[in-house]
Amino acid sequence: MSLDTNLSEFTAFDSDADHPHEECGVFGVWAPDRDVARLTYFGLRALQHRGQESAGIAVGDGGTVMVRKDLGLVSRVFSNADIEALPGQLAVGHVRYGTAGAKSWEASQPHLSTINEVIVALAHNGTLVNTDELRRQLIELGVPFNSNSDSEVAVKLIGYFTQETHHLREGIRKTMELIRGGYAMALINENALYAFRDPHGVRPLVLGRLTSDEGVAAANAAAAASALPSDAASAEDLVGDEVLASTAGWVVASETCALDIIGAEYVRDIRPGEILRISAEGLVSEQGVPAAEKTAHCIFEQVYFARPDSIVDGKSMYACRYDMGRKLALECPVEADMVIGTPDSGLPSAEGYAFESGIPYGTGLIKNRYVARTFIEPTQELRAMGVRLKLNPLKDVIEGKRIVVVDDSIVRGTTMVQLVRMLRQAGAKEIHIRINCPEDIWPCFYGVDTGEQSQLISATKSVEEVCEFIGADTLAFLSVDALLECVPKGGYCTACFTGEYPVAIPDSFGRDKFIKGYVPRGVVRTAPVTKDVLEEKYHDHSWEERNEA
Ligand SMILES: O=P(O)(O)OC[C@H]1O[C@H](OP(=O)(O)OP(=O)(O)O)[C@H](O)[C@@H]1O
Ligand SMILES: NC(=O)CC[C@H](N)C(=O)O
Ligand code: SF4
Ligand SMILES: [Mg+2]
Repeated sequence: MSLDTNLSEFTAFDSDADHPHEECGVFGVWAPDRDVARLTYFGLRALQHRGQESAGIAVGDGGTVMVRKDLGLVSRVFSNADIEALPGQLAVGHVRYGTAGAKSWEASQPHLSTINEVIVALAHNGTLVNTDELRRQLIELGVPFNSNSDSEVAVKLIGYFTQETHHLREGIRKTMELIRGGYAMALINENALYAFRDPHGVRPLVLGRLTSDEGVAAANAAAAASALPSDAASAEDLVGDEVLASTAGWVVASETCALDIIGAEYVRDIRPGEILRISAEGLVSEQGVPAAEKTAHCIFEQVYFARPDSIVDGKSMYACRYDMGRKLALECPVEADMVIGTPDSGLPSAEGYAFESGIPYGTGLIKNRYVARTFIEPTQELRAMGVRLKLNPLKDVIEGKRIVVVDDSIVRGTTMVQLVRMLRQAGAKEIHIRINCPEDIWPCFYGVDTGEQSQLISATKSVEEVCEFIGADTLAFLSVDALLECVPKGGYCTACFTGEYPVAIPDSFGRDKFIKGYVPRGVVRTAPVTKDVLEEKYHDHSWEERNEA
């Protein structure tokens, strides 16, 4: 490439990048005495790795809801003046990498819905698999749409049902009964924050608590007098007067790293199917829809998406990845002189591999810290430069050595093809690739844009063929069983490795995404959403009647 290449091309984000697209990051805060827009800004900075396409913050100030959002990174979208122009008592924020709908301002989040007097703003992580017919029916009922995003269908449904029942919680519940797929959502109106999660808990969402110094002192004194439970694990355990006295606010976020950055303490996860309401009246939890028999948390969070310092069930992502590396060394050993990791996500597992194998760990690749995670160039020529732009081998460390290179995943193979070539040029004697997850064979429908099945390199090539394609000496992947042993106990979605989809995907949604002849489990030929389903749901008050009785 010549030096006079238009450098402005380097600043573009490619929507059809060869890497797995990230998910989205969701943040919500209710804290009447704090600068909620600023807290949200910092929460979103901590979640930036989950989406770099657009960023947005909506605040509620007791009277109305205001939104500011734009395409680009959080730091580019918001200036100090923008944050100061968003006063309020509560807020939701979002960083997006779109999985449904265009990469446009209109599809960026939070999505606002204004139907009559109901104004709500929604932040969504996940993908809904059945929104086409629901959108059509809403349009027929006169509800306007600004984008083709699945998330906008959800917020418009919530607005539509809320204006009838005058209960936002009811609008959310009716919507949860209709939508299918993966969703972790945070929503505000002018005075309450809601957080809710799909019945399988596919996408993550945690609850945290902000404390005030004066409140903590008062709570400590009260606790000494009244045996306050110190190991309270659930929000319900945390509504005692003493605890409320020390609570300056509540926070919900996709990952615990967003709680850490604003000094909030982790309380618990939002439960599958739960709706949490946070307002001046306190914190109220109810089961919006029944939880699925088996939870199906996305295991790719542990493999790649979540930040290493985020914690699930007491175990950091770093520790999970380290253990994956150790298992990998046991399952796929090889004789070598040095283990190196692929920055960033491959580093913890490389450390684990080195520890377990006894092969020295080394730094063989330097990452340009100014290149974002999925910063891929828009043209083929620039795309070929993508990995080089981001990673550079340390020739004096690599030269003449037999190297084990550990990375978290191979999706389309772009990274590995270029990396192996770079390492050969740097003089590596042997290159052994070890991947700390199984072969990625099936597309994701629940919030990760891995593309169609035909784009996944392992869908059409055996391990040996992939090895030859990337030019390595050997290649091996971690098994599904070993992977499951490295993460906290629980139910996981492993569909991208196994083809066992926990949430049924309507045939109309999945049909074109599979290679002919591949038969995934969990794809169903569902009856389309009935013509009058919205009307029926609109007039169905059986739940209120049951609960009033
Ligand atoms: O096979 P591919 O299509 O190339 O995708 C897989 C690669 O993409 C991700 O890295 P990414 O650069 O997105 O993020 P990271 O810096 O967190 O590793 C992942 O860690 C793999 O390295
Ligand atoms: N990655 C995500 O979670 C995307 C959320 C939503 N489906 C959108 O496309 O905006
Ligand atoms: S298919 Fe894969 S990426 Fe998608 S939710 Fe399941 S485990 Fe996560
Ligand atoms: Mg990587």
